[in-house]
Amino acid sequence: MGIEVKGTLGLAQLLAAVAAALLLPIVTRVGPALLPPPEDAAAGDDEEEEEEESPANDVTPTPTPVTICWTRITCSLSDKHGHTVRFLLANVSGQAKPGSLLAIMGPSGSGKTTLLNVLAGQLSASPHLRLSGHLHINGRPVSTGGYKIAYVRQEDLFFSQLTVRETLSLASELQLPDTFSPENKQKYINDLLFKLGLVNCADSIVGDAKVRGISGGEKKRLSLACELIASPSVIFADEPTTGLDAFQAEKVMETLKQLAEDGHTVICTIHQPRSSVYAKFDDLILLSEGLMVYAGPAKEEPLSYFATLGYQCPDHVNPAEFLADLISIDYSSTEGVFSSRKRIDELIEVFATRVPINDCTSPVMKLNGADMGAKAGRKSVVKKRSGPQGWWRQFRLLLKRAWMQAFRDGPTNKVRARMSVASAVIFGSVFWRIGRSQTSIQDRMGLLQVAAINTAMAALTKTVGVFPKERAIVDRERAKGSYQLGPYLLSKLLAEIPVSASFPLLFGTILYPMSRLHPTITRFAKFCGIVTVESFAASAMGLTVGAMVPTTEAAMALGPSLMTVFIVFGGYYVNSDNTPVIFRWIPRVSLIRWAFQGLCINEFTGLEFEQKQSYDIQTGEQVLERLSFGGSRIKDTIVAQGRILMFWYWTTYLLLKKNRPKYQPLLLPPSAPTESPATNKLQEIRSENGVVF
Ligand SMILES: Nc1ncnc2c1ncn2[C@@H]1O[C@H](COP(=O)(O)OP(=O)(O)OP(=O)(O)O)[C@@H](O)[C@H]1O
Repeated sequence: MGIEVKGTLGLAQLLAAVAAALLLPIVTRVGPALLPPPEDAAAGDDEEEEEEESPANDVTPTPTPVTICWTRITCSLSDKHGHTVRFLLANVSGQAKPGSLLAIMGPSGSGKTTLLNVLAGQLSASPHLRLSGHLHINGRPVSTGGYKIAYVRQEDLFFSQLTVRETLSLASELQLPDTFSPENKQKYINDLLFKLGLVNCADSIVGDAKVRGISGGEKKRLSLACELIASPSVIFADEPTTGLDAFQAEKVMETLKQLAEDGHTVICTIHQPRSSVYAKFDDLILLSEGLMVYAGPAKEEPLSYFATLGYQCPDHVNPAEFLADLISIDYSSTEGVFSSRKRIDELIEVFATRVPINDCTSPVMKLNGADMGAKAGRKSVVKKRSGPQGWWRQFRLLLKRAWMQAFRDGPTNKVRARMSVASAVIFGSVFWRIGRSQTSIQDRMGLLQVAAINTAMAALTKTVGVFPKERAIVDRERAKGSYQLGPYLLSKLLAEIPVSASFPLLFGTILYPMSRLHPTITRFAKFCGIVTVESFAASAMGLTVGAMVPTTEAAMALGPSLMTVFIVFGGYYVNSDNTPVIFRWIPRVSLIRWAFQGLCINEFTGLEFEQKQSYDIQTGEQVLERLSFGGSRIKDTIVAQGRILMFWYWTTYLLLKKNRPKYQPLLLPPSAPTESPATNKLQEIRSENGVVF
């Protein structure tokens, strides 16, 4: 795979250099090693050596029963002086059992997602957060999750051009151990497609905002399927029905219920489900402003419980709606706020005084995990790295995926092709058939600068528009230990070469003859080669920008601003000899400058101009001298661009490596539990002046 631009200087050498740079770590064993994530590393040698039960011979394995029990989970937010300003969760306790579906309900901002993240060991670390409490798995303490989980997040992220089956196949190749035979993998995928109701859309592409693909509900079930590949014991789903219509929401919840019946421990957050969805819950936790209003069996029990407190659910009312209204603050009027807050405070206090804190280490809790309890507690500290073991195997799989994504993305490629043709025609018309007069010198320089800017901007904006989203997928996959960064970045670079090279080539092929630049085939080929390499360097810079900032919007703002600096020092506006000393380094790292310099050398060398006055410029070499480009070669400019490309790739690599998600550690609670912790906490918080709660 690669491009062939005959006569293009050093392109093959450049690519070889990039490949060598990315491969170097394997050869020298420095850089991206197959290290397990920090929590794995902390797991200790015993657990490290112990393999999670492999589903290699059992195509649809039964999950290891896992009971999660948590007590006194408190998460507080502090200001920059370290003073607690808010409690996101206060003394929350509960348990989730294998074979049951636990729903965490509550109004918006009540702490549902925070609790789910804490239980999954995936609460994003922040210096302003403090997290404490006890979390036990089958009676054994776990500080930061560590058990084998699936986490289905609110946002479904996929490579849009892959079909459902391809997405699952690649996920299985990346996650399942090599001991799994291809036939078993195929059967495993087919079983998952069937189990999650994805058979009918198995060969449809996932799609995105540009190309319609599968429905929202199907995407959610595909997310679940991808998570289920590793055969997790616990499934967390954050608002799995949000954004779905009633039918799709029902189907997703049916799937979760089925998974619970299959022996998984399923925990989901949900806003206000319809009654048929509510009927599927086995257990329920009601949260209001981070405090527990109810925790226990679902269905009729919560209604009976609140009826004893004087809050009767009217006939023919959706129980979920009744409960949601009961624990929500009514902001419609001042009296409404006062009375609803009073009601919720009472409910919190009553629940805290009536219900004892569960003992997570009790023998009963251990028994919930059946015979395998203790074993699962130990074995559940899993080796996340169960994916393909070989670097080359990862590279091959990722190359295939990157190629399918780049090659099949018809709408994006069409837009890029149209933009290349349109800009080439516009610039070709403006600079139509440049002659050899003295004034043509300025035109040539202007055209070459415009060509360099246009090529770089097109590549940069395309990359920054796409990469932040792809990075989110890659972060998730890497968090599961599916692959390393080296094969990912190299596969991306190689897979995108043919598609990305075609646009600058198209641009050059139209512009060059229209403007009648130096009319030889070799010069034309070199022109195309220079802009193509520049396009790769600009894409690499786009990757760095995308890896640096959290969103596409931020990348879109930062990328072009950064490029503007490189344009100013691109060799046309400021002569490098006149650049102030403190800015001298900028032209050296400006890909626009090197592209412009290369294009100028290619164009002006050997060119003669019409001379009317004795002081007129006679040769192209004189022009190059005036631009301070005299004496340098095209080869040097290509090497410089290659170095810039490598620099941006390495920076991207380091940024992605450094920016892997960090999770908040779970600390032990400050003191022994009191009789009614939530009440105490509530009073403590209410009595603190200025504390928002
Ligand atoms: N890292 C954080 N820093 C500051 N505030 C936070 C942080 N994480 C959560 N919060 C705040 O904690 C509260 C609870 O957030 P959470 O996302 O858990 O609520 P939720 O019940 O899931 O809401 P929704 O249903 O709207 O998603 C919110 O007010 C949120 O702004």
